[in-house]
Amino acid sequence: MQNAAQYSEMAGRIDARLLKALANMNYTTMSPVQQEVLSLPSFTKDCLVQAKTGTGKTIAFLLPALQTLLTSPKLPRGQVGILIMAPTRELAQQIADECDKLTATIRPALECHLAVGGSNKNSHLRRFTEGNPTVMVATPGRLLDYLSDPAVRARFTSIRNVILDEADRMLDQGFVPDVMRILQTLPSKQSANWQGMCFSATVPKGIEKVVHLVLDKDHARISTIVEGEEPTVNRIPQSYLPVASVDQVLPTLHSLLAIESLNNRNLKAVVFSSTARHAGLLYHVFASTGGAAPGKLPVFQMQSRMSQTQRTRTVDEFKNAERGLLFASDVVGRGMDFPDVSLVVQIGPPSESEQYVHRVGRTGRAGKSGRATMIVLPQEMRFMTKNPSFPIQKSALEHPQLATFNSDKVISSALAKVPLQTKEQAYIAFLGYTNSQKKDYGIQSDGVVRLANELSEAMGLTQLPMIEARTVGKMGLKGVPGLNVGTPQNLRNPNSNTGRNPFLSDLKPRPPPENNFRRRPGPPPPAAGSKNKKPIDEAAPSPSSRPTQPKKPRR
Ligand SMILES: Nc1ncnc2c1ncn2[C@@H]1O[C@H](COP(=O)(O)OP(=O)(O)OP(=O)(O)O)[C@@H](O)[C@H]1O
Repeated sequence: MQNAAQYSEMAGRIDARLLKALANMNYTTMSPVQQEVLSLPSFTKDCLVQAKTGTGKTIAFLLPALQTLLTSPKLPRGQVGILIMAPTRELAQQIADECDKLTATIRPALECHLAVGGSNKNSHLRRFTEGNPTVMVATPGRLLDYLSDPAVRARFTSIRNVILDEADRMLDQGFVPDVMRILQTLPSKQSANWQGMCFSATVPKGIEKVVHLVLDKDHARISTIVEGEEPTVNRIPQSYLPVASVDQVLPTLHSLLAIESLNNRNLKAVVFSSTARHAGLLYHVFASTGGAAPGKLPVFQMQSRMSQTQRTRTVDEFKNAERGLLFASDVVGRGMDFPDVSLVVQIGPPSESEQYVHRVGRTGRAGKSGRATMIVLPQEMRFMTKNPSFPIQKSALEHPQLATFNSDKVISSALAKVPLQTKEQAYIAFLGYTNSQKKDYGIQSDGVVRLANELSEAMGLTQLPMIEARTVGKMGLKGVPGLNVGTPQNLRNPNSNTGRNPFLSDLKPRPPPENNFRRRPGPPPPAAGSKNKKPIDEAAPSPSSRPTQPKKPRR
């Protein structure tokens, strides 16, 4: 193990303006991943880099890329030299912000542009084509959109760096078709000789089949994770808290947060749900309980069903919050740096093991301490046996400690205030998600429906939410007993005799709840590094789910 190197020792190897900016950011000591990357024989070498969450990978790719840019022949005006791709809008924004800080001392200012969904494309594009964009940070969908314009494509002919943050995600089945199309639009690696860099905290085996899209054959491979060591940060004790049934999940979460907030007045926690709709439900519940008594913490929500304006505002607020509870879906599961999060709670395990590492990694960042707990149903216990390398211990919390907060009552009265539509949407999302996990849970379709119906009851619904027959069909649950299947027609007219369902008798007319299973349009994905079993709405929203009122552009 090398001794931690100081940035001041890099004078001569790194441009003085970048060193000055690092000092202004209070980054004096290199993190291990920064030290390893900066120790490569050349800053221009292609590399695949793995390092634990929250250990400064952003600076580890920005610094060599910017250094190369500043020292190699000047880019023609208006040409993008560095292209960084990331899976979510918020992460792209965060990277762009870090880039701005790192280049703050450079004159004339080095422009970093952002191309992400949910923003005003036209005004961004105008500023892009009229400006001098040197760095571009983008999510793949919006970048492809940009690149369909020949004037934009012309700005990428001198590209020097292509960087994939969260590389395993960017190269999995969900994103790789877009990434491939983007790369086909850019000058080829051979002709332009651009440098490829791939960074992530998780590098699953399958990635080797696809990294060649971005990296040359003799790329450097760096890992700061010792072989045999778990991929999560050692400083984060991890536990699981078993519950016997669905109705116990929310009361247990309430008690857990109450205990935590009693121990730490400034509790700052992220609570992950596996669907956007469930995160929304939790937000409503805990907003009405005052953020889990006795702490009375402010509550936030962050999920892909919110407008971009709300998402952006929440990220800013939670980044700056001293204390609070963020109920989130996996839209902030990777990469997001919320300072001083001391606790991560997961409501059930994620669909992919790698995602567990990333969720846990929202705490214990930049050398700070943190803890992670997962509330698990009996069906979800398999996650622990499937992932023996994760150091997850059974929680020391026992029923008597959990029972002191009157949580059953608190939760049921909070649930009574949650809008019916929120509960219905949470039910349908839960049904779809559980159905996608049934193999891992070791249950059949009837077991899926049973679990979902337990949720319906636990939420205090007197009738099962109605699901469109089409949605049931898409889920492959046609004919499974216990569902309240309706058609758009009888949803509009509850007294219609056509296809009447016994559950329908006194339902008020209501438009069918939006389902959570919209897939992204486009061709079927080619083979890639990992199975992409994620709930579809988290990663890259389909154009139809983009807000109609785009947020005011920030850059
Ligand atoms: N050299 C440094 N000294 C002090 N703090 C640093 C240094 N480098 C980065 N940081 C801080 O560490 C935190 C984590 O950095 P970053 O977000 O880049 O981590 P990461 O490794 O990319 O995490 P993830 O895997 O979750 O994406 C940030 O708050 C960042 O400001």
